Amino acid sequence: MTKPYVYMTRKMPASIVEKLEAECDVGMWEKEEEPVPEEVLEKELQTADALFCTISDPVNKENINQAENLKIIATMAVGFNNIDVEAAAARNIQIAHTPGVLSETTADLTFALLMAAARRIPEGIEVIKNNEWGAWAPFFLTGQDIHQARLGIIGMGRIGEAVAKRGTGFDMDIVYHNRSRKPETEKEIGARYVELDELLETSDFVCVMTPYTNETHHMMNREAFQKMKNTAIFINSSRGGTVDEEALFEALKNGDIRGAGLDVFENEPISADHRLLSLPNVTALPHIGSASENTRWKMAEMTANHILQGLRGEKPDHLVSL
Ligand SMILES: NC(=O)c1ccc[n+]([C@@H]2O[C@H](COP(=O)([O-])OP(=O)(O)OC[C@H]3O[C@@H](n4cnc5c(N)ncnc54)[C@H](O)[C@@H]3O)[C@@H](O)[C@H]2O)c1
Ligand SMILES: O=C(O)[C@H](O)CO
Repeated sequence: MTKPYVYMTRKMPASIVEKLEAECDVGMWEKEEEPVPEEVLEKELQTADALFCTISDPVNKENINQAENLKIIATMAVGFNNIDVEAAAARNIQIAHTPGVLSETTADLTFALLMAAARRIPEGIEVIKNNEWGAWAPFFLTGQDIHQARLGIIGMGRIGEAVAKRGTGFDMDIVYHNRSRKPETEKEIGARYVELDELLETSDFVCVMTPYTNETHHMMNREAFQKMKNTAIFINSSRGGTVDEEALFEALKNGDIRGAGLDVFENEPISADHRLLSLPNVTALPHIGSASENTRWKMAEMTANHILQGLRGEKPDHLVSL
């Protein structure tokens, strides 16, 4: 009997490939740091039974409609905004993702970003590297306090909660805005539900942790930044598309807000001449929220398991539900 064919859009460690090879024929884009070209993906999808993909692969309606044998798309990520889920559902193609396994790691990075932006750590590093460190000065590189400040989380899901828990360790006052109220979380973390405007107007740190959807597209726009305190810091490690980057640039440049910590951008990778990077009050990272060795291994193994489950006719552990 012929084996099902799995296409992997990125070079993966041998043990992950071998796990799949035990039951499947495997094709793989052999580069780790370069996404598969769209025309290669399109061609592979015409014969693949399963796709192992990442956040940088646009799995769109046209590709899906030509994928005659495709049974499952498994993405090595929790966010699946790169996949046309309606088109897949219309053709009974399953979509699996990796929720939960990366929440704590992503929350660690989000909090690191918050702390780095608040205490101006990248600016301090630059001062030393550039030999600009002079005598101790009373107001040199003064930043914002984290302890006892108000942390406003937009999107109190798995990662939002994990960020909030870290905030409690710093004695922060946690407020959140979410699709629905979460009484259990309120009790456990001591967080308070507020309307979006109150969150924006009163928080010292505003952290976006929603998925990227039509509803959250440019949720952080000019009006939203203008509602924030001019001492507040904006943190985004969700998806770049939740933010109008032009509006963020203006808000930072005009002093409407104090600073920003960003792990994600509307078009990734950004180039060094991106306008936001010209501002000293921007702490920018290259989308490394879930990038601990442990977590990335777990995500890869989980994705391979989802593919095997789907191809065996079993229900994958973590299906995206519409
Ligand atoms: N930077 C990174 O490397 C990285 C890593 C992991 C996840 N992410 C991003 O983080 C997102 C969240 O992941 P998660 O596992 O916490 O997801 P989740 O589904 O557990 O949480 C998302 C929360 O956002 C809320 N939400 C959705 N739309 C909203 C809206 N319009 N207004 C207010 N709240 C809204 C939902 O109710 C939910 O509670 C992912 O979708 C992904 O885009 C980024
Ligand atoms: O959505 C995700 O999982 C991240 O962006 C990558 O880990």
